[in-house]
Amino acid sequence: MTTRIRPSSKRCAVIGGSGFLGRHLVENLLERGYTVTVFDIQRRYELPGVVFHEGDLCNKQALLAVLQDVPLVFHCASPAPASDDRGLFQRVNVDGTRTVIRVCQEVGVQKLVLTSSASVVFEGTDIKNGKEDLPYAKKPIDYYTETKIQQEKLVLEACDKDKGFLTVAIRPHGIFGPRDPQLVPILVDTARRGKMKFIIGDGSNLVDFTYVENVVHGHILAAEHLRPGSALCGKAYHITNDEPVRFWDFMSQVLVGLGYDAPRLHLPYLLVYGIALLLWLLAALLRPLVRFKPTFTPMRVALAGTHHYYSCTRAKQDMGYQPLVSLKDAITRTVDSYPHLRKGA
Ligand SMILES: NC(=O)C1=CN([C@@H]2O[C@H](COP(=O)(O)OP(=O)(O)OC[C@H]3O[C@@H](n4cnc5c(N)ncnc54)[C@H](O)[C@@H]3O)[C@@H](O)[C@H]2O)C=CC1
Ligand SMILES: CC(C)CCC[C@@H](C)[C@H]1CC[C@H]2C3=C(CC[C@]12C)[C@@]1(C)CCC(=O)C[C@@H]1CC3
Repeated sequence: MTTRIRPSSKRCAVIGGSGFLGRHLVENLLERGYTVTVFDIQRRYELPGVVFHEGDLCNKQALLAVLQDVPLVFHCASPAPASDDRGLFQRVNVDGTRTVIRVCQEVGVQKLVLTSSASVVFEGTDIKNGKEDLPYAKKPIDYYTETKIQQEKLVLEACDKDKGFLTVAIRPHGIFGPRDPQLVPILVDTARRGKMKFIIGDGSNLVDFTYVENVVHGHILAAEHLRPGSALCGKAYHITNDEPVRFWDFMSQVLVGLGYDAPRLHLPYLLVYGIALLLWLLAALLRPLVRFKPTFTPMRVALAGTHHYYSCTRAKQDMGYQPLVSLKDAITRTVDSYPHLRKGA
């Protein structure tokens, strides 16, 4: 059993705290006795004990005002991967993260915990039990991933024990749970449009889907174990449910739980990937004239048809991480949290 390390001060800021993961993180931090400040471009909720600041993390002055006297900062802001907007990803994930680091250093923040992504090593081909020492993707599957790589490098390289500025990156994968705006809503929308009939590939590919509370737990453990002498400084950590599951079994369980049919017919992976690539190119070419967003993007097809699961052994060893909620319970809780997405609702 690992001893729980109490931070000297329980004040923290969550950049991106209005988002799906951010809000779960804020709620959990409050339960654990932290005082929380949220910085986000939008305010989506009110919570007693939380101070909100609406602002863009690219705005140095706005950040300077908010991060004064804050010893611990969680940075979990990012544009949504589906936006596929190269300029926006560069501005927020790379330039904005540089600003976050500079401000943290200027005002004397002691710890910065970044939400990175396990996808920083994913190139669209199989990853089985991937460890953190896998090289960054040389050909990232999209702009989002490209900028998440640069963001992670910036944060980890900024770690400086001598100056008392400690950084760590958490790499979750396939986060799901109540209020997730991506996975379940996109899945249900695809099913409602009658497009969820096919399994891409043979359906045996194993993937990590990670319950949001486990991801939050990993973030807080990392913050609490990040100390000048600890192994965590300047390192990345996979946080998963530690229960790789067949991609299509997971999708089917969610769909059936919500009253929809599970996909049954198989389509060859390369065929679907080729079509998705063509549609993506067409959408990019026609963008000045018409805007259409294909459901099956090359990125989604790659994620749906390959193995991509990761080892969280390093997190277990260095911070005593263990998932708190099993995949079975997590799916039940998630399905129950979306009554409005049930078939016929
Ligand atoms: N959802 C997933 O499956 C995974 C997510 N991640 C990472 O987790 C983090 C959180 O993701 P989610 O909660 O799913 O996304 P989300 O879209 O729900 O939350 C992101 C938040 O960042 C805020 N934000 C965006 N641009 C901003 C800016 N310029 N200034 C201030 N705030 C800004 C948004 O308003 C939003 O509230 C992101 O860094 C994402 O890359 C990593 C792996 C998997
Ligand atoms: C239409 C169907 C074939 C697929 C529907 C589900 C997908 C929307 C999701 C399945 C895997 C998810 C995933 C992410 C977003 C939502 C999915 C594509 C991420 C790209 C989110 C950001 C990350 O950092 C990595 C995630 C990997 C898994």
